[in-house]
Amino acid sequence: MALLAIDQGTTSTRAIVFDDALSPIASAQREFRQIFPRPGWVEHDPEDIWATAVATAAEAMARAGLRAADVAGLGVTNQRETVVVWERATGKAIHNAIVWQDRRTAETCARMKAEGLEPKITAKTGLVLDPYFSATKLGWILDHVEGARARAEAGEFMFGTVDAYLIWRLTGGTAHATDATNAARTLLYDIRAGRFDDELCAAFGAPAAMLPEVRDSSGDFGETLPELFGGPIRILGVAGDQQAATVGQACFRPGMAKVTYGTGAFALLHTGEEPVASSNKLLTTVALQLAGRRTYALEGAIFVAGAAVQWLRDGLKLIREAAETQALAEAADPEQDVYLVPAFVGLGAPHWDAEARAALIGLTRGTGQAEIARAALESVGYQTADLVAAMRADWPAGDVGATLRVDGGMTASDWTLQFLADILDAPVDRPEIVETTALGAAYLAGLAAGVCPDPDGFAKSWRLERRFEPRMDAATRRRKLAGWADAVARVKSR
Ligand SMILES: Nc1ncnc2c1ncn2[C@@H]1O[C@H](COP(=O)(O)OP(=O)(O)O)[C@@H](O)[C@H]1O
Ligand SMILES: O=P(O)(O)OC[C@H](O)CO
Repeated sequence: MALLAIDQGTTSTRAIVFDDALSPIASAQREFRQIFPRPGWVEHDPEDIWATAVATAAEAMARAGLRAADVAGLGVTNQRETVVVWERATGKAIHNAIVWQDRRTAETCARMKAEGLEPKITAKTGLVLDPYFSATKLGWILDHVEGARARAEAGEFMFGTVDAYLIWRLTGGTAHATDATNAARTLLYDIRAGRFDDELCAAFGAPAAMLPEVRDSSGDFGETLPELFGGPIRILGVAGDQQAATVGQACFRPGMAKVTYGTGAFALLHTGEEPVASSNKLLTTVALQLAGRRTYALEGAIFVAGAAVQWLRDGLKLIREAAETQALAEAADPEQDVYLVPAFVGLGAPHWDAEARAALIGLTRGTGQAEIARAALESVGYQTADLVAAMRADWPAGDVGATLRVDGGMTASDWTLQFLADILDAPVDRPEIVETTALGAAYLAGLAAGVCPDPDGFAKSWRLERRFEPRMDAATRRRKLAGWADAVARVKSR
């Protein structure tokens, strides 16, 4: 029996078929349209999300030579926080999806902060009051689509993050459900009580009638319509993409951490059965819910990781391909401390400074392409070091970052991972399977289908491809970190 994962990401949708030993056997990927109606606004057409999900799943199955009956379960994993509102009767969305990157509700968040609402909201949700999360985006749709609020209150419209929207359509409208990891990103969900919270819903104006049911991350989410894949497939796993990657990296025990390096980067540190509150502006979030029991994580998000390399390529035209940064970084002058603070869209954790803008610092007449390329790769290491430092400060008890597991497209860069190990002064582990997000979703489905071992058993199957050991001397590390701290201080808006 095989397992199928749909990974509905921000810029593309992927589907991967795994065999029952969880080795990938076929995949398909489609990019889709990014819609930028105004500066700072980012939307997706829900029909694109839907169409690419179905097309990639069907294509991956065809490549693997599978029929629906050969698939033991489907796992759905998704870009988190992104909001879809659709009509119960037709499944048609009433507005484009508002994407997690969209900043249009910044003023709403600022107003709610000024009203003193943030501490209570953070205490319940583990999140900060930022446009990044779903609740204010939902409010925006209800306030800007004519008549939407009244119809939502009457139960005619439904709300969901991308997982819930896909599940609704895949099941032909029989399941309106999400999992706890996705619910935890809405600002409406009490992470300790494990339910949508009336007070939060009232504060954000979210009608209870439109919310999905919150389920375990591994369990029954209904069956796909038979006509989609030539027969029904059971949906048995659901998790937000960063949590799914944490599963795929088998970070099940307290103190284990992974960072996924794509366009941005997301670090999740497993903290066990108790949520750890952050004093350093990290997020407290649900790592997973299995059999009704939630485990928790501390999370830090960096908005620009691989995107800094894209900027070298598309903005500066300094390289033609991302991989060229390796040779440039190797050729850079070790005597020059050049820093790129890539705050192109502000700074994420632990700064949360939306107004900060990027800077290149420490340029001399001797600075050239090589030093700038190296600064771009190094910025990923420095930003991770800031997150790990915040995690250590938040949770002194957990041996944070003793080793770090990494995945995502940018981990193709050996130079970046060596620098990361150097600057963290800790080993960095790259696994054999770097498609950890899809792997995690497939595993959650396989667990519910009874074809995969329990988490401890699965953890034993995690395979190291390469370990990067720290080699930098302490004095150099200290000097470089101090230079970075100084560079960040110069770009901050306050
Ligand atoms: N060899 C490399 N060196 C440096 N950066 C790389 C390399 N290969 C890919 N990247 C970066 O990784 C990112 C792509 O990773 P991916 O996981 O596909 O991202 P996403 O899922 O966010 O679209 C790009 O931003 C690209 O610039
Ligand atoms: O789609 P990705 O991989 O960029 O991940 C997006 C995150 O889930 C946003 O929180």
